[in-house]
Amino acid sequence: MCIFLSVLRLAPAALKLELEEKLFGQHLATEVILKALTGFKNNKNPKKPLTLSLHGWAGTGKNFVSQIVAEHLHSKGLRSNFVHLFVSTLHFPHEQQIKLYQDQLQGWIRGNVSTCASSVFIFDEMDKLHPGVIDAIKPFLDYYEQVDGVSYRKAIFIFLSNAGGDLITKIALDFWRAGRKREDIQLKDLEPVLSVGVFNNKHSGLWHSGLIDRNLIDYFIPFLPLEYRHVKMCVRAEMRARGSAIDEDIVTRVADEMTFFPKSEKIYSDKGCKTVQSRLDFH
Ligand SMILES: Nc1ncnc2c1ncn2[C@@H]1O[C@H](COP(=O)(O)OP(=O)(O)OP(=O)(O)O)[C@@H](O)[C@H]1O
Repeated sequence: MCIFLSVLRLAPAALKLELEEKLFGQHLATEVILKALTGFKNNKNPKKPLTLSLHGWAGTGKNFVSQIVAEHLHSKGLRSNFVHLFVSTLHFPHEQQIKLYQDQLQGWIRGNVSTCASSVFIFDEMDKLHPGVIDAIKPFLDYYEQVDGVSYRKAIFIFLSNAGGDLITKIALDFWRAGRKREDIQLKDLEPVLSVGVFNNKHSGLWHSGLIDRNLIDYFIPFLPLEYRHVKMCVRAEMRARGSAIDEDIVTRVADEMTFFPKSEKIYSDKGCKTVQSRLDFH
């Protein structure tokens, strides 16, 4: 039932349209997510589950995109029984209980994939996850036909992390300082730096987990830091979502209240679009 639904549901053109309309300033993430999901969906016989690792500064759209993707795979999105969100600090808070978390996670994933092969698992705050927890799911992400009678090959795993955000920002800033357009940043400028940077980062959640050196992550997806103009776009989107008329004075006031870095140039919003909604309440 859920496989049938998910195959029917992923309409690449609709996903493309929604990402292009709603996700601001993330040309690379849009491109890679579309490519990854379309390729996976068109493959009748995937050799492993799809694993996406989303990286970037706070408030740049990682959770937002995961939500959109989830809705395109299972109609109820995050509320679907086939979409599961884990938040490190909420679900795996205590370092002493790693063994317990590993057992629970394995049982949970096994149970859910047995019920629905195309289950979606989202792990938020990977950079706050104790190294080792993710080891528990490594066998599920590998190229096995089955693990204990269950095939994981149609499942999708999405990891969200701030790890690598500094490397992405550095490259974006280099482009900006060289007078080059943000849209000219290509995946090849970022992907290698990112996979090595994340691999060597003790706090990435993937550190020494074997997921990277065994090539179990299919796509590293960079989220660029958001600029003033993107923050303004977020304010307008939020106004539209609230059914309000767009008031450019308020848009500017909200954007002006955000703080931008680096200190010298003040180009990127340090919270991305994250606090836009709450700030708008005051206007
Ligand atoms: N690139 C973007 N385009 C449109 N809206 C965005 C974008 N980035 C963030 N937003 C808005 O800001 C809110 C917060 O962003 P989101 O939770 O996706 O950030 P995040 O990258 O997951 O941050 P964190 O790393 O802190 O968890 C979103 O719900 C969305 O409304």
